[in-house]
Amino acid sequence: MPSFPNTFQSATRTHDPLLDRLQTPVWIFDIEQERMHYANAAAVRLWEAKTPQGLYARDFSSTMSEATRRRLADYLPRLAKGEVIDEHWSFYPGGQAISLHCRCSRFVMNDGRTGMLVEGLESDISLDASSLRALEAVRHTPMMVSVFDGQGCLLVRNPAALEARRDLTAFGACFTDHDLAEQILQQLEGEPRCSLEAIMRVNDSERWHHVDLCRATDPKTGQPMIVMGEFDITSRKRLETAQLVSKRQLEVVIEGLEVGLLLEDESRRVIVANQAFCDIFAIEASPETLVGMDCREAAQSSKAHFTEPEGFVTRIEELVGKKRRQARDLLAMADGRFLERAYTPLFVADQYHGHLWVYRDITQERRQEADWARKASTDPLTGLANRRSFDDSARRVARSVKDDGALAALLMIDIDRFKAINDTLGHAEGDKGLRLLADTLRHNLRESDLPCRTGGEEFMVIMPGMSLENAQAVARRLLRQIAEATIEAEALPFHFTVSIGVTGFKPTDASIEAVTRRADAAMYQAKHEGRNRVAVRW
Ligand SMILES: Nc1nc2c(ncn2[C@@H]2O[C@H](COP(=O)(O)OP(=O)(O)OP(=O)(O)O)[C@@H](O)[C@H]2O)c(=O)[nH]1
Repeated sequence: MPSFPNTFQSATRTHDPLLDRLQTPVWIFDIEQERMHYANAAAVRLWEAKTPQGLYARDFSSTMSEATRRRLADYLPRLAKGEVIDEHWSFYPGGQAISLHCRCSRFVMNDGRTGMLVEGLESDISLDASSLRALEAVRHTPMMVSVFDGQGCLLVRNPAALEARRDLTAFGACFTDHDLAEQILQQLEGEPRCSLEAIMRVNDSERWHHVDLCRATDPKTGQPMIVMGEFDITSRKRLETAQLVSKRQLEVVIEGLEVGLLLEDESRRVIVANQAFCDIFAIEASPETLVGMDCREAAQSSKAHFTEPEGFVTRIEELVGKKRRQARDLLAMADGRFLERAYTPLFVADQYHGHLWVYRDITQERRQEADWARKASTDPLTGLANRRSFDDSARRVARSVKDDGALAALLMIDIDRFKAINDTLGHAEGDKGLRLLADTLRHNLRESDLPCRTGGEEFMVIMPGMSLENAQAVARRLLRQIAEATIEAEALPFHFTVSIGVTGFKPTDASIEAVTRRADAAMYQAKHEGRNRVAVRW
């Protein structure tokens, strides 16, 4: 600590003729209050004040930069410990830079606080304007710059580095991974520079930094030194991690999907495909190996999978060419499968970035639907068309009769005394009779005729293109065939007869009910006339 006479300490701001005769500027700065506490005549001149009092009254807080404030804050604990800091400073009292080598030491203020006694020495390095600017740049850059000696002890750091790491001064302590710090020190013995991204200690927290290191020579001692530049990349690292997580999440979703996915870029190269896609097209290679593949060529080589190979390729070209919102189509495959395909173009900020194909094997669904449709229109006991199906077909035939003048006939068939069969032989035997009647109809009618079970023991046959006369002939033949058939029952084989009402569809019929009413009336006529016969109504 520099020694000053006690009298000087007690009368700090009094005019001291001896100090005023010095050509060297000497001043005391109160770092905490940012005020000049004392200045000799040379310092008053340096700071371009008219009187010492004018200088003491000056409020430095309004002109002091943040970088200077941080630099002085760094000094304070060091001065308090008794350190003498020799550093180069640039001052701008009148706007013009004055460059001085300053020797700064502790001065105990009247109230016991630490002040800074500055001896403004001639600069031992003559810095030109660009070097001065470079020094200023290092001071003001948000990049953290620290200089260590060969053993990793801090020599100097800029305000940004000081702000980030007030208490840590050793090279190794800056890193969370001490071994990594050691490795870098060793590495720098062999290599002039290195860069890395590492988790660094910053005050009370840990942050990701990009760190540039280079080996240099201390201009003062000629000893090796290490210059470390750092900047914070924590937010970028967090973003990268978040991106990796969402990418992985997306991959898991894509892998887990049962639909086949193929994402193409705007130049029609594969970006992503999943296992389900490979399974659908029997591709043995893993989905990853498809990445980068030309999709035009792939479409050509896989078109043989489809019943309409050229249509498959043309439709792709058409959809990709139009780039409409979304489109779905159905593809029939040569092996009998059906695929539903969805096309979705990808637009980001109105820019086209390729498209997504989603392939779904809907073969099972279609079979199921067909099965349901068949069940919904079929009578489960006899396998014949049911009432609903009868209504649909009868309406269609009635329309063609009305619109095209086509012929069509309708038979209504009812088992005679069926109740008695049920009552004597049992319901199960009665069912055999119903099935026999159904089989007789199924095997003795034309392909175009539609036999239906429209009620308990009531059957109808729609006969498109059939005249009334021919329908009667068919009805008589059926009557005979049924009467001659024998049903193998548990107890005894049995026979039954039917009564058949015959009518024709008329263009003047207002509804199918009109036709069925006539057939019904004809059938009841046959019943009344003694059963086991055919009656006609027109
Ligand atoms: N076994 C069986 N019987 C049925 C079924 N649906 C209706 N029946 C029976 O068919 C019989 C119809 O009897 P009725 O309407 O009285 O007529 P019928 O005995 O055939 O006499 P007619 O028609 O006048 O010759 C009833 O006993 C019903 O229970 C079925 O699915 N299985």
